[in-house]
Amino acid sequence: MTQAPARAALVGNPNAGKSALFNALTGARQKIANYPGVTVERKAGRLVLPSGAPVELTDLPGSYGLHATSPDEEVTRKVIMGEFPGEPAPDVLVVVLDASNLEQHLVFAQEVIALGKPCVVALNMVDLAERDGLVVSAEALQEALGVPVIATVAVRRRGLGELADAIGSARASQTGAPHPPVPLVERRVTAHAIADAAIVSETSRHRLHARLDRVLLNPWLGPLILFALLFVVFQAVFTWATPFADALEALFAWLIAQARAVLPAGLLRDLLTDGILSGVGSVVVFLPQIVILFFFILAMEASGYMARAAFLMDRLMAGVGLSGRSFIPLLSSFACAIPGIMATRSITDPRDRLTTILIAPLMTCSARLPVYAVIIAAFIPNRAVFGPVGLQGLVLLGLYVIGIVAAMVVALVLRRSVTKGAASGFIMELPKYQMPRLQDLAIGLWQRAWIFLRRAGTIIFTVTVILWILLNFPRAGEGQNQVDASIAGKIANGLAVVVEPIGFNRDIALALIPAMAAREVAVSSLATSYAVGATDENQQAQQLGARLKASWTLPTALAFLAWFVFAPQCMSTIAVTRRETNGWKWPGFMLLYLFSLAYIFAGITYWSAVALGL
Ligand SMILES: Nc1nc2c(ncn2[C@@H]2O[C@H](COP(=O)(O)OP(=O)(O)OP(=O)(O)O)[C@@H](O)[C@H]2O)c(=O)[nH]1
Ligand SMILES: [Mg+2]
Repeated sequence: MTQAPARAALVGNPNAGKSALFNALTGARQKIANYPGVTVERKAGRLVLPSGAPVELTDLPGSYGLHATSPDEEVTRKVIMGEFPGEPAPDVLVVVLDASNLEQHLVFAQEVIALGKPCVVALNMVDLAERDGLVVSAEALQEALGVPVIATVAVRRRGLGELADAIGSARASQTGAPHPPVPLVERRVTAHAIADAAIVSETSRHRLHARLDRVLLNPWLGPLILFALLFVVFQAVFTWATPFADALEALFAWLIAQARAVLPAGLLRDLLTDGILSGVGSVVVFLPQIVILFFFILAMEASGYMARAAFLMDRLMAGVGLSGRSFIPLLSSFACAIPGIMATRSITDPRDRLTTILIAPLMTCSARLPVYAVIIAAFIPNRAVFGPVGLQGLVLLGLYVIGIVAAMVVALVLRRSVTKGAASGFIMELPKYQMPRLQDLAIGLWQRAWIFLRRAGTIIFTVTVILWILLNFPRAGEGQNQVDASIAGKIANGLAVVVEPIGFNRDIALALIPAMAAREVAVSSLATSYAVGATDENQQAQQLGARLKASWTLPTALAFLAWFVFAPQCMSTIAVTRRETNGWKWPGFMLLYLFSLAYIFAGITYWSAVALGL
């Protein structure tokens, strides 16, 4: 009778495919992406062995060694050693190796195996190795390492049954006595010898990829190509999304008209039409734009190009005192600053990490897209600048670039003052190029779309309803505008005094406070307050863009855009910063410096635009 293991953990270098294996074995949906440092926390799931026995499987952050230097590697070490609070040590360690990068991955593998715990090696990515002309012999590897080796292809579910079998019997067949630790240099030499023995044939099909890298990583061509690519992305966000966005807008207009026709006039009908449908609908129409943006981001991640972009940016990052390690967290922040700030756990140097956390909110998160898009669509003419390049896409790209430049300048200043220290060198391991898999793309897009819609249905819905109530009470008297009479209107009048110098009007003042919950709320708040304040049918039927155009000047609109590049209008980002920095000091600092920048830059934008006669 063999004793089945109760817990197993996946360990290995970053980007070996641990999370992909974890997902395939447990049916989970952990994020996987083609660059190192994706997983920064441990995640548990249940694997059912062929015998029917359940095993608790843990996915760990990638690591280069047991002497952890960064917070995420520390998690890995503690779990392996059984030092993680409240979690017994795993019974079996599943060491995941990238077959196409064998020598490098064997360095850490030896260290893990030497612990003497029951081990199984998953020789993953054998498909990539084969594609590159490498044939790796699992038998030879097994011979050299002294533990079972199973060839796998996580993303094609190859070898999973054998791997589960091996995990099931590993505990019984191996008795552990730790070997004395072997110094790193020696492990490197051994890794070279083992890889040499295990690699049966190697032909040079690396050539195409090497040639691709010569172009894409060329110091002059590389950045140009990257910029051109981003250019296409932002054009597409506007042009491709238009028909879908129009359709969604029409759908909401139809729903509002239906509600007006069917329901009896009264507060309840107004809540549904002016509050919920106008507010939430004004944000939901940006779903196509979000999906298109993420299509490109996910495709660039999966193909291995994103890691090249990080490599290209490394010099720039070093110039402002950050390491290339900051690139991935900053990149994630384009989706949302929250995962971005969490991803900083892979940064070794605490000051480096803090700087990255502090500038992460300057990366344009997807919540800003609805705000930018609604203003750009209303105020920036939809005309071609040259060829197919449109002005609207250009302005959008410009806003992203301003955010990045501001982040770099802030990093430079912080690294010389608050987080003083030298930049640490970091060389990123470049993943193999891969064709993005349609299924992965679809799942990724679905997850993104779902996050967006869930926000619309929860935060944005709630804030909109509260705002609608504050806008409707107390009721306006004869000849008085409802917004002027309401509680929200009174609060906004007070705030307007503060923001008038930077060109903001009462509409904006009204939107700023609810938008602290989430940036998109700025859009839904404007939509709701216009719907509530509308004095006749004509105004009620007007789309948000048309209303904005009729009541704001261009300098005001531009100042509003500038404000949103900087303003830290997101409770969750502040909360996650507090958690990751263990206190209120840094989130406080973040709020202060970002609001100051927002105020200053909105003001400069407004007054320059006025001076230019715009
Ligand atoms: N072709 C191929 N690709 C794979 C295989 N396993 C994983 N991948 C891809 O390799 C990349 C990295 O996979 P992850 O599972 O995120 O790697 P990880 O080891 O969890 O990385 P970290 O979380 O950064 O430590 C992803 O793009 C996967 O789709 C495989 O067997 N074959
Ligand atoms: Mg992972």
